[in-house]
Amino acid sequence: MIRLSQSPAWKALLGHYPEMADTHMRDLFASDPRRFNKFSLRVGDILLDYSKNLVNEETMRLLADLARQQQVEERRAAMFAGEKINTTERRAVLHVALRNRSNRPIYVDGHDVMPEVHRVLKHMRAFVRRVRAGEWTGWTGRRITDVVNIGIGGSDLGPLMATQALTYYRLPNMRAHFVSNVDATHLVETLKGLDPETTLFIVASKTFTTQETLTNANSAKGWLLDAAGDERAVARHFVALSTNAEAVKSFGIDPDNMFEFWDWVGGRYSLWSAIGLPIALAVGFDVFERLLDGAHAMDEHFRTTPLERNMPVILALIGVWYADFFGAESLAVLPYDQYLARFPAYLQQGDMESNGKGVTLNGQVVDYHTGPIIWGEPGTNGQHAFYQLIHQGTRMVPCDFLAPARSLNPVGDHHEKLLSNFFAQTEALMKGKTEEEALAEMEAAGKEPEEIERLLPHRVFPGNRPSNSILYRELTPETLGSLIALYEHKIFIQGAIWRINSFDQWGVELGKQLANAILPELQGDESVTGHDASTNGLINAYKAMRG
Ligand SMILES: O=P(O)(O)OC[C@H]1O[C@](O)(CO)[C@@H](O)[C@@H]1O
Repeated sequence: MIRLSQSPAWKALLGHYPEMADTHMRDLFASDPRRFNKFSLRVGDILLDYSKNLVNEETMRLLADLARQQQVEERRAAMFAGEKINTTERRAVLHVALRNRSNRPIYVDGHDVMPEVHRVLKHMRAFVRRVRAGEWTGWTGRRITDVVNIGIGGSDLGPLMATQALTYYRLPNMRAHFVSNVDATHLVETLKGLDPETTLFIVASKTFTTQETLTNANSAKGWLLDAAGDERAVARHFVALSTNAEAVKSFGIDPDNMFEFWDWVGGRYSLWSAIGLPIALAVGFDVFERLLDGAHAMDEHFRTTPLERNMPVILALIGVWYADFFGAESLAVLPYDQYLARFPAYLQQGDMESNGKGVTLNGQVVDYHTGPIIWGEPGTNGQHAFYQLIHQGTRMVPCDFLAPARSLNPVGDHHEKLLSNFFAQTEALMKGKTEEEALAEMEAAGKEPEEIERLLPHRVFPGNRPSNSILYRELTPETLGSLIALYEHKIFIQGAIWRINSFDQWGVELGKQLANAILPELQGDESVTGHDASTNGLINAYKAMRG
């Protein structure tokens, strides 16, 4: 197979790049009054404006050619058809089945998975109802007031982000907590103030072998048993979300209290599965289903819409354009929505664990860049922290700005102020401020020539800095579901273009392996000599310092 970097569509983009690298977006807007109409699209309540990018119609056509050349339509069809597109692990990739709200069957190995999906959803619904109604009680008969999800990575970030994003929809009398880090501080500080009699632990782990999660779960069990003094209490206070029934059983959790999912659900794509149980406990099952509905709506858009009008595909193509042709290293995700404060952190795993790969599906080392570094904070906080670099630094930092048209908390003019910043930032990044404009401004303000000379270069903004704006009507559960699915599919399309496997994560293994080897070496006071000089030195210094 011809290398991507040698392929006709790639070369065509390379040929087109100098023209766009030499273009200022100001001129693109000046020369085309219809630019916004041409480069924006709407799916349900979500509007994507991608006009503030270094693209013209030719760019988008060439990028769509690249997508077709890379057979993204066939890859998309293969995913929905349950083919084992996660080739290294020989697994199907079917998070779309978890939120398939149609009657369409979805097959893996000739077997329709939808009845199992519905069975687990029913199990979850019944459990949520019992807990919320106070029918499921702790060992002393008191109702559950606090749920502690113990999980890490995909078994933490998705449910945590979504539970936080849906705070407005939370039902009373139930607090949700999330413990992930193996640093005992996380567990200890979370348990302070909680009552073992009214606390339910959800042990969330796809594999049920993850060191951090099992360590935290065992310590939580110890905390419970210190209070209850009776092993039988565990059954009332621990449930598991996993694919590994055997390991759940050997931990001491009753298989009846295990909510199952399947190997075709990737950890970072799992919040729609049983892993969503803490979300459902916090907001109720109806709201959880609305989240699934929203994701399904985006799935249908993604599955059925031609590439040129397909929102996840467009986001993906623009990302490839910057990563591979402009050399952009990162993508800043900037939600002007406090409810989405953890969205960038969630996408760090979603994107970087998926597309942080350096070999193709065939095992060939790539000679182009793959997934970007994802980072970000909610606006307007970011503005007062790192936007300086985005506006005037030496790097190109493509940005995704997200904001709701309507606030769920309409207080005074907060929302207008928030959104004026949202609009202003993308405008400022695109237009910048020329030397002439800065000069005219300073002269109009009556500045002395000395001051003008001293400050003028500092007051110039190059502009031409790209951004996408994603404006949605209001943060409903459906919209949240659609937004998450939008990014999931974007990541998938980018992986398809780069010919990498977006659904494995071998890169996390080496660190785990070495930590397992080092753990026993931390016992005792003898010097360690088996590593490189730095690692030996650090371990021995640690032994000396800990006393
Ligand atoms: O749900 P598990 O099996 O505990 O895994 C947790 C996380 O660990 C990883 O395997 C590696 O970090 C992630 O892919 C996953 O989300």
